[in-house]
Amino acid sequence: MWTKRATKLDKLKTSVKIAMVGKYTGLSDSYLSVIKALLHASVAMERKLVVEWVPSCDLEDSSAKETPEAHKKAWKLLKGADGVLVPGGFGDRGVQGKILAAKYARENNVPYLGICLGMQIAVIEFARSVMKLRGANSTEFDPATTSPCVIFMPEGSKTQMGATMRLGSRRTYFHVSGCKSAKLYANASSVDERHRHRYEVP
Ligand SMILES: NC(=O)CC[C@H](N)C(=O)O
Repeated sequence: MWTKRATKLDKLKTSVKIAMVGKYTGLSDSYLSVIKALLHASVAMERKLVVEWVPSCDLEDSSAKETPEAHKKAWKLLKGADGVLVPGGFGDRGVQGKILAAKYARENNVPYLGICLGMQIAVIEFARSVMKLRGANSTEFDPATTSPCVIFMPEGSKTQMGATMRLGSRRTYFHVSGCKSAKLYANASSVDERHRHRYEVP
């Protein structure tokens, strides 16, 4: 099976370009599992995977003035991609750039996959642009936001940082059978997913 797979991989000609919009673009190891999953998916779809690393900070408006060449390059890479992937992350550096990437993908019908923080980013972007909640944010980045659309998990305690991360496998039940999320999992009644986060969409 693996030989067949490897041979298939070597023969792929048509490429699929994925823009990976993140913070640790100088350190591809931190996204290793994401890259491996993309590679498996692209082989299954008979496409040769091309990953374009886009530093999210370079997409921001401030970069247009401070580092115009990097800004131009980042937008060129994003616009040349078949799909946009925003992986997980912590801290607010580069968040604005990720929001711009999510907005670009949504407005131009480019497939967008948001993992962990990437999904939270898509929610913030939708709340700001579509629901017109201009100040929408995660309380991770703005604890005083008037429109909190990503919040500290209710079961977590703010004063006890060390042990507040939801980590590892957790069973999630679908309350509405046949809903869109359940359909993605072949109408299962529950899914076991791996977690690594402190905040969630309420
Ligand atoms: N794994 C992640 O991307 C974490 C997302 C976010 N910083 C949180 O703690 O919820």
